[in-house]
Amino acid sequence: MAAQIDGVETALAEKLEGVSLDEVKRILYGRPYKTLEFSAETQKLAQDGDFQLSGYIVDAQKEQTRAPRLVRVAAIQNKIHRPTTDSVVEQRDAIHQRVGAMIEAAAAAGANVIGLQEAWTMPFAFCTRERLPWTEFAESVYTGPTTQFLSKLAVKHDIVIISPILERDEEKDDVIWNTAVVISHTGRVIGRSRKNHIPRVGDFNESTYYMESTLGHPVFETKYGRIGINICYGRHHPQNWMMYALNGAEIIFNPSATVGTLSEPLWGIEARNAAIANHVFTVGINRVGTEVFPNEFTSGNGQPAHKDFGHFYGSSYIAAPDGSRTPSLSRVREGVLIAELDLNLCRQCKDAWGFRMTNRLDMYAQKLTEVSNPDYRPDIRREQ
Ligand SMILES: NC(=O)NCCC(=O)O
Repeated sequence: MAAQIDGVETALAEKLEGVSLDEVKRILYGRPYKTLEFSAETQKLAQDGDFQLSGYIVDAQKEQTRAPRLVRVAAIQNKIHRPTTDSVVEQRDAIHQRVGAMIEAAAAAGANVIGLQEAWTMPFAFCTRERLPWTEFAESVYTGPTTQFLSKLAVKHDIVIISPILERDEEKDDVIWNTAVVISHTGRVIGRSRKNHIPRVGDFNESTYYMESTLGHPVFETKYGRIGINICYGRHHPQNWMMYALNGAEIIFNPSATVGTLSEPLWGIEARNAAIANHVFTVGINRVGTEVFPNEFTSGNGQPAHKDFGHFYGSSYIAAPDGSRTPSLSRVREGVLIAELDLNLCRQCKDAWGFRMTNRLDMYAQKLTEVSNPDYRPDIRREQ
């Protein structure tokens, strides 16, 4: 396996400097952002914890009639912290402890809303297609240990937390879902959003465990802004992003678990394009590290059976509606990325580009109704 590089930004900075580096960064990432300064104590939390901490200011133009609407959003990417052969409780508790420390650092850095990665409390065991012990990581949105753990942190720091977990709906047939729980600054659960599109690609054998959401595209009104959550594979579906935006989201999180060989060239494009097309901020969060499982599994591609999923490349980033974006977190290290966003930028971009005004939804609604009929035939004209 090729050695893992830390990231595109580090590689560029090793080879370029001065104006060339600034120009390459501008061309790749849009306007430069100022960096957020953190106190010595906050930096020490990251140093002592051995995780990356970086921050940026994504400002907007000053308006005469509206004050800036500043919100600090944090994306946290983590590894698993115990071997997958340890007990479920030991594995989950170790991740809780680790991510708890990262949440403390994010809060010390002034974060208002913190987003975690997809199924953050567990290894991404769906590749195995085994049920036990992995299904034991599933827990209740309202009373499960993870919500209880995070509710305390939410109250302590006056923060909103987006907690994507494997959900066990104990009130309805014990069914399992891939769910993001939205925990208010009050510590109460505002609601849940479930994964709308389930992958059937590579080792992502998730359809074995749960079905597509039936909850639509809920948007959550929080103290710090309106939030939607488009879970992982849903990012390949532009209409999924669009529906959260049409329901009023200003920030759309994309908690993910994805590996380099499959999706890395797509990663920097999709959430960023969604921010542009929908006049919203997007937050792509991917897990990091390599996860090894006790039993071999196959990928249905003729290759030998194997025990690891490949490298989860992290690279979490935040994109703005004007097409600019932050640098990524590392491809190999855990990290906390913070961006201070001025939500006024959403409307400023709507006014400037007018994608909402010109989206012709009525035309597409009619056409999509026709196309979704199995008897529909594509409208291709040919020379007679
Ligand atoms: N977790 C998940 O949906 N992964 C699918 C692979 C991808 O979308 O990159």
